[in-house]
Amino acid sequence: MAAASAESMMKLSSNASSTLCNLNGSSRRPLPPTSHSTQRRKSSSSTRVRALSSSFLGSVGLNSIATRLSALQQKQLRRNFSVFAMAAEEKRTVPLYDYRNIGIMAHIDAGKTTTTERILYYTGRNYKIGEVHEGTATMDWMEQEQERGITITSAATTTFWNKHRINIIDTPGHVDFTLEVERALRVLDGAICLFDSVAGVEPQSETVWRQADKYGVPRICFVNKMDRLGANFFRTRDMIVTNLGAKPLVLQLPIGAEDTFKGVIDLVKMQAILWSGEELGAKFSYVDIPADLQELAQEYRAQMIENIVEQDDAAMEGYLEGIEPDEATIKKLIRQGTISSSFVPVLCGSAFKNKGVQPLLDAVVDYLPSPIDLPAMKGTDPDDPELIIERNASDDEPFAGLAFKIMSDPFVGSLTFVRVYAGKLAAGSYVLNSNKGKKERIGRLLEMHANSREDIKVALTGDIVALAGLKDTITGETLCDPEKPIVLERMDFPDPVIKVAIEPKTKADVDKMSVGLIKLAQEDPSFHFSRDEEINQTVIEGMGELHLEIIVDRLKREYKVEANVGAPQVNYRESISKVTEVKYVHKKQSGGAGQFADVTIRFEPLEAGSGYEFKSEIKGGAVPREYIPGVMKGLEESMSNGVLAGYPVVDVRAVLVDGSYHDVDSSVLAFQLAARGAFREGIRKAGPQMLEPIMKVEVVTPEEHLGDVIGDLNSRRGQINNFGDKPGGLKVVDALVPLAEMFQYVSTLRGMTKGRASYTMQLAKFDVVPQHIQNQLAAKEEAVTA
Ligand SMILES: Nc1nc2c(ncn2[C@@H]2O[C@H](COP(=O)(O)OP(=O)(O)OP(=O)(O)O)[C@@H](O)[C@H]2O)c(=O)[nH]1
Repeated sequence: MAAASAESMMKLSSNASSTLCNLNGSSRRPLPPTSHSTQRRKSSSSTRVRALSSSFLGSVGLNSIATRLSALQQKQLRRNFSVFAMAAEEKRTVPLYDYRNIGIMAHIDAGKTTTTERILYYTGRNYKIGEVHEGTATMDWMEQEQERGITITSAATTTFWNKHRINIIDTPGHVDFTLEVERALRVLDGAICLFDSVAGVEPQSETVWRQADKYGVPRICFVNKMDRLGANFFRTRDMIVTNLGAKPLVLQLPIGAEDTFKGVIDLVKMQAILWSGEELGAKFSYVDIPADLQELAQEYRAQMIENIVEQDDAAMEGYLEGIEPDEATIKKLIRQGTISSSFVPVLCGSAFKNKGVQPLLDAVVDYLPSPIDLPAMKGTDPDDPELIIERNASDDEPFAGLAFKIMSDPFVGSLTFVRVYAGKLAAGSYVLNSNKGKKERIGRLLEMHANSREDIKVALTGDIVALAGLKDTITGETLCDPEKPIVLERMDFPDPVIKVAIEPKTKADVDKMSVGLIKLAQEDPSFHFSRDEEINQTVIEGMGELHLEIIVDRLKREYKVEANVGAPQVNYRESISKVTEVKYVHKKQSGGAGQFADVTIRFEPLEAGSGYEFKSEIKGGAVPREYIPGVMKGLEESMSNGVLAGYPVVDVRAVLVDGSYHDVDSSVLAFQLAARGAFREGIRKAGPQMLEPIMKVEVVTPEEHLGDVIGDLNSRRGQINNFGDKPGGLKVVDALVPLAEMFQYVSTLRGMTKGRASYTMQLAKFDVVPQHIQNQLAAKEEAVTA
């Protein structure tokens, strides 16, 4: 690698980028160069088209082809792999029903990392507590995480509580790293949802809550920071109803609040738990409920019982006859209702003041599911994507696991995190990557503890392990027993919404940058990059300014690349507004063999978020089967390069309705070119329009700056949706604002409010760009390609 020439590295980079784009569906449209760029040439459409075509294969609408190919490959491969050493014999020490695979999720700064650090301490994993504000948290091990006090990557760790094995994934709260949350949720069995008791349910909590709903992850809530000024447990409980539409089941009540917060009332045991100090490892004891809280405790206990008896007919009958269930039955019913997501248990405490974490761990064990409490994992047969296969959570089943994260590692190259859903996995064995039809050898198996690790011989069902030495597997792919292949459902990756041009400062940085970008893109499917050789430009794309800032920072620190970075730009999309049908004949007779292809294609607008679909309605061989891949290829190439300003075209179905061919002059290439022509004509007639990302922005500001904040949002094409009050006399403004208007908002807001306001934003939708801005963007595109 080190000896590779700049040219070859760039080729590698370009190819790798295509491959990554292929997986991620990224655009390769060039940006205007950074100020340091010297070359600005007309971008040859062939280079773009080549890259663009690969970017669309497999990512949109062509899954059937991809699956067919991999099925064939797999058959071949299985024939070749006669010996698959699945000699996993290690004995299970913790029964599967004592496993808890959990995540901790919340809005930024709610205290996820602080809580995880306490969990590690109380479970005996750590000898001392690392504090986020001191930059010593175990789980925030990246330099940038420690400097900024935020979590960027999700880290995995394993610990034990009351003989239960708890695998924990700590996830970031910042919306730019939403992919980390998504992939963690995909492999978790349960989650702790943390709230800051002062702020209550914040926007990012709503987002992660919806993500958890999508994957059906049972959860419990922990109302943290009960020691803070303005802490209010009951308001947060109400917000769980109003903002999340969930049914809270209060299991604890706080004793005191703010600086008088002393402990909690356990409504299951009907006892108070008091901590005798705030120090690390403070002792706690069960005592009688204080007299002044008796009545409140009775009221909430009655509510709890009323809710849980709905889980069971016998319990309900008893309850109606005035018999209260005993403690074991109460716990059983809470567990049942939590796992079926009938309600969410709510607990409280202060992680920072070391109060409430031990009962939270008890609740994880008591109420969150083990792998066997959940339905069997579903997947499909690689040879027949229509055929659903199930794998039960059992060591005796054939091995099936999902790769959910790739992390580059200074010692072993790269680590692939895998959740084992069924069977066993042994170090030194071979498994099948059923998405690619490729075998992978398991070099080392590691149990991770944040950034340190322990070698193990065998991973069992329910484990989350890191594998060293995998060559071809990327995030979201299935590893399985080659004799019993299965493809597990993949996870969703968000498409990048912003991009910047990036240019190495020196020639020496060129090679290093290519290597760095490839590795970073392997780790993070929400980060894409592309290279346009014609205009000598690399573009990186991500989920927000912070995301790309961290990428550039990592390039600098981990790959020693100094780079100039251009201004951030929006990743626009193009779509159509009406149905059109076009006939296009590609005919050429120059010298040798002629070219002939005739297609009639109907373009239909699809719902937002549908991507691109292709359908053939050809009857009677008007276009012979062997030429249809040519039509598909021509369309895919074109879809990446819209007719208005060269952005990717989305939410379109192309239907091949008719056509004709010539016995001698027709070919796959001729049909490819005909499809391209039909696309250009068809999309122009189908009311093309540009779409832009619209962000949901929430600003929290002191009242005196409210007018300025609103005026400024209006000037950014913002649409103000709501005003409200926040504790501490603060005002909250909800608005929808185009992302294009939000760059550097952080510094404007800081200046306008003397640093007293804060904001969060997340993608709400894509919407049509106003016509005058579409015209400006189209003019810019013309200038670049002129
Ligand atoms: N007063 C008080 N502060 C807390 C508590 N828990 C966490 N904090 C503080 O809140 C800040 C954020 O805590 P983190 O644990 O980093 O929060 P996080 O949710 O992991 O943050 P991200 O990973 O960046 O999303 C830190 O300064 C913590 O010391 C608590 O119970 N009480």
